[in-house]
Amino acid sequence: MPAPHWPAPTATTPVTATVALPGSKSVTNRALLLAALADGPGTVRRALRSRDADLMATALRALGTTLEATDESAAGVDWQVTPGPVRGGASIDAGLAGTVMRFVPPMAALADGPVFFDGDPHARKRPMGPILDALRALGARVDNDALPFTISGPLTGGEVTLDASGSSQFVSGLLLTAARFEKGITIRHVGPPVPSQPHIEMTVQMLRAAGVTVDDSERDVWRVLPGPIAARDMTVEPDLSNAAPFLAAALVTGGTVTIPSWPLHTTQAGDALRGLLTTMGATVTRSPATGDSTTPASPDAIDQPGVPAPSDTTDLVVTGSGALTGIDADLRDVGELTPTIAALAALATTPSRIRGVSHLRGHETDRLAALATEINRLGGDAEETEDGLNIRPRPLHGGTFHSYDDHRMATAGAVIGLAVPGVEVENIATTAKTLPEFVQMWTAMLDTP
Ligand SMILES: O=C(O)C1=C[C@@H](OP(=O)(O)O)[C@@H](O)[C@H](O)C1
Ligand SMILES: C=C(OP(=O)(O)O)C(=O)O
Repeated sequence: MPAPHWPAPTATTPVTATVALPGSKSVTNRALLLAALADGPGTVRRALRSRDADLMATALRALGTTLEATDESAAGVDWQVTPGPVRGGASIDAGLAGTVMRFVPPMAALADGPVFFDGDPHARKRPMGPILDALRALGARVDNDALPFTISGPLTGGEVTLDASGSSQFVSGLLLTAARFEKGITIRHVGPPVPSQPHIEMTVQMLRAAGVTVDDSERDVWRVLPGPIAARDMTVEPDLSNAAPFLAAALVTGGTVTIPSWPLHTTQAGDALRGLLTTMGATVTRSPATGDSTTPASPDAIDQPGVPAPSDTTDLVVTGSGALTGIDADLRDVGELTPTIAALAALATTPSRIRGVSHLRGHETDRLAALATEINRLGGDAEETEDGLNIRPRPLHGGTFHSYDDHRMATAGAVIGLAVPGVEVENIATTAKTLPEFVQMWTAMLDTP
């Protein structure tokens, strides 16, 4: 029997809360994979525990990596990771995780036998063609152009041209394992612009921190030299994209939300919230770190990407003025923020235009269609465009907000529910993809006196 819909709480007063976020999905899954490919045992501290992160851990174990949880708390899990020879014969469940379906196959092509990949029903619809073609061009055999597929090595590496306009993860996936290919890799992108550049920068920075030589000096070309990936001690930053719905609550209610341990320098897409929320009417400030329990404190972590030292973080404080204005924004680089920005736009007093995000049709669901449908179902005025959404002010009413098994759709429904009585989010449990504690954290935020 499906779980009952979740009655999204309506805020009756301005929220005033501090919300500590667990680790970044994107940093966690890169760190785990790099640790599994490294030249010795390493650690990944304060890693996210969520469906996507657990799928990555399970996939790496199936390929011969030993992962041992040495400490676990609300701040995350500390993994001791011991690489092993990459083992064939495995069956990998990618769930609906882009990071598993795009990052793990290049590693699987190093295995001593074939590796089978499948995922959720919708995962079979997510674009995979360009990365699977690239793996073929580099020497692997792959028997399909989407999930499910079986991949077999050996793979020698070398030069490859692909169209990564559908997902930056095609580039990141190849780069992460490339130092282990006999010839390394040269990737050339040809096609419309590659989205989510900060995520590629995250990949490049984390590789360099592990001693890998990466040349990204030419636009749309990435070169990785063959060589070892150094074993390290990494600490994961809080997930700034998952800060989005909580910070949005400050704007919707005219309140204040503080996120501790916000890195001063980061490649996370969520950092763009500072500018986006300011444009929509918020005041965004940084205040000295409170030294809360989520502040990464690993002394050898300084200057390593994904590893802010305590002095490299501040509290981020977002205060809503009560006024919520629309936005005209190109979100190509930060597409995963779109559902929250669209939810705010649906509550804004002036029109919004979101551009540059046609690749969102290949995310957990077709997010452009899903957002337009669900906002309009509540009486709103949202229209899909070729590469985004136009959203105009119109009073909303209660009703069911469908999540389409998409964590960020579910949290967008929660944001709208703050201002609109009677919103019920279908399948709120899908937030477990990256934030299993979402409902408790949302309730605690609203209950803070
Ligand atoms: O590499 C990553 O960790 C991610 C890259 C982006 O993918 P796309 O480039 O497919 O949007 C982003 O939207 C996704 O949530 C995480
Ligand atoms: C697009 C997203 O996820 P994935 O890593 O599955 O692509 C997302 O989290 O918004």
